Amino acid sequence: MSPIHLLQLLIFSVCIYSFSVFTYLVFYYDLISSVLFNEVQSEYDFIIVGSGTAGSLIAHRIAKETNYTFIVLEAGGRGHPFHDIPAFGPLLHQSIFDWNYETVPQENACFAMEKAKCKLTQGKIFGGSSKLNNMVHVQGNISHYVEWFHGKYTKNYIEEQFNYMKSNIFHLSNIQYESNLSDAVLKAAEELNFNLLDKDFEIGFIKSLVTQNNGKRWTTSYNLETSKYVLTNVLVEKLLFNDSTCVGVQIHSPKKIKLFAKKGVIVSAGTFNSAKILQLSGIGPKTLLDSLDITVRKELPVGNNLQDHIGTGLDLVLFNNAQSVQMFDIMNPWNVFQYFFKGRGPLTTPGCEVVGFISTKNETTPDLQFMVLPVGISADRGSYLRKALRIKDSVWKKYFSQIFDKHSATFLTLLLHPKSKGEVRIQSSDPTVPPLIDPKYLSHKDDIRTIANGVLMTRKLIETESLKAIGAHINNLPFPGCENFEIFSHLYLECYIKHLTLTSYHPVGTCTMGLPDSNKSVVDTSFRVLGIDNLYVVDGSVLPTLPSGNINAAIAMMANIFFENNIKQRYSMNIKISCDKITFKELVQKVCPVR
Ligand SMILES: Cc1cc2nc3c(=O)[nH]c(=O)nc-3n(C[C@H](O)[C@H](O)[C@H](O)COP(=O)(O)OP(=O)(O)OC[C@H]3O[C@@H](n4cnc5c(N)ncnc54)[C@H](O)[C@@H]3O)c2cc1C
Repeated sequence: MSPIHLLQLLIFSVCIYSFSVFTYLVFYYDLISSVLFNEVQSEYDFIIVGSGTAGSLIAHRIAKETNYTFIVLEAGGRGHPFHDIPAFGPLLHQSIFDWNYETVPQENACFAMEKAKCKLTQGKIFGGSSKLNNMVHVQGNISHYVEWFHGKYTKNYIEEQFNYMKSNIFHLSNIQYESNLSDAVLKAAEELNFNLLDKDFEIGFIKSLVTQNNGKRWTTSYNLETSKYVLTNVLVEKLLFNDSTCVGVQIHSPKKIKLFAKKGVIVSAGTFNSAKILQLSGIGPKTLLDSLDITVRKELPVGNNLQDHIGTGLDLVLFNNAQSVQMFDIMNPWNVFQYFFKGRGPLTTPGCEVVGFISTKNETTPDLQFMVLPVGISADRGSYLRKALRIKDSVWKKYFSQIFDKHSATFLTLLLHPKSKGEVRIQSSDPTVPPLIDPKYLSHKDDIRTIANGVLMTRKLIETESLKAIGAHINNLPFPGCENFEIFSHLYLECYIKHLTLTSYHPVGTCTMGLPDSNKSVVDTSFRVLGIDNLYVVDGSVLPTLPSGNINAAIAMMANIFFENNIKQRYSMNIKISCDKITFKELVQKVCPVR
């Protein structure tokens, strides 16, 4: 490493270290205050486990539109407003606000990572994974939603719900800061005859729409009054039952207590942890539960059908000049001023500036998504991002550190509808032990073929006049481990994808929604866990398949549909019944509609 790169590494490392110390201080302050000041009732109408995208949305609507009592139990801490600066998002990966999960060693993937394990970042913080995500908002193809509910809701109904969420829940905005690359990529796409889109699920390219409010990260948790409804740093161990009815939850820490729910427990702990909580509670595959001496309450395929959007493409594109934010731009006082006072500038960057959807089979629906980021992981000289992905030393030295003299960009090629499916299994009845996560990435050959076609499409994009004009060229350095293959041949691409396998952190499917008589279903199309009363799962885990794009909007949509049809409807019915015996006081308090 040259002296200048060494100096850069030193400066970046000091900054990142300082941020980590700050993060720890915030965490411990919050932990101590929550242990000292958290007040709990022993019984509520509803208990919501997890304050992520789904849990917070449901909680917000219950608080705003009903008189039901409820509590949200969140294993992570509250974080700090500095953690909401979009450009700092990646710094929370691998922090105390990340569950720090990883895959088991993969047979066909993740070879460039230590022990062939890919990192599986998931938020352990009030707001869940959306506090760590890239904020890209993609609605995806509505027909998937109709399929998930087996036709129970029409396309029109889903569209109405999205419109409702756009007007009443989401804060969406165009990106507030973009590099030269954005326009060049759109022009390149046009050169290749792709459409420029104004909707996100057709074939073509579009600048990212992001979940930001005035340049700041926005998540569904911002709608919720935290101090009143959320207990942070509370790890739910398992569910409590009376025969086949779920009656509450057992909390493991900060102290062992039981909380009860009269009307229902809503598990919104995310794709890995919802499966874990159900399995710890005796709902899951019998052989697994028997092997851990957990009494089987209901045999269901909990933990199966794990799917994820994976792909490749880190630092695949190089430039002689910087296209975008440099690490030092983040510290520039003018940029800090712009962020805090105008909600603009490099600190608002979500990373991904352009998304593209293509079909490798010439169909009208996409099978691949591109996410274009104007920086690569070599930009921080190995001080952080490399560690967050656990890239092996040898790979770093032979590949990423060889391009320090250039400026890299990332054209992530992501498989939208993988055929490979994996599983999540608890390995102990101790709730503090992480589950074994085996996504079986690339176990289906078709998945490799589709991603390889995407990499070839990236090469075509880079060869367009528009991208050549800004100095883009493909990184032709053979990837370590694949040197024996002719570069960009099919064998080379297969090797490259198996080595540099990247997840976009979109796991779904472990508590699959489906028809009650299917042996694949865990919840029915009303989100009820099959065979158990008063227990619902609502989060990414219920999605039976992946949507055609980033999944946060789809998860929010599921939560919205759950609220509308399970809670709001029930509440309206109760109000109607009680309003038949209306009192003057209720009329004054507007509990009942005026007749
Ligand atoms: C790094 C990253 C980048 C991403 N980028 C994008 C993007 O750009 N666009 C997009 O659309 N999607 C993106 N996603 C995906 C999206 O953000 C998530 O899929 C979504 O937020 C998941 O919502 P959820 O409600 O299912 O779970 P989560 O948001 O993960 O919420 C689960 C919550 O439950 C809590 N919990 C878990 N177990 C327990 C327990 N035992 N007791 C108490 N609490 C518990 C967790 O701490 C967490 O807060 C990204 C995800 C990640 C991780």
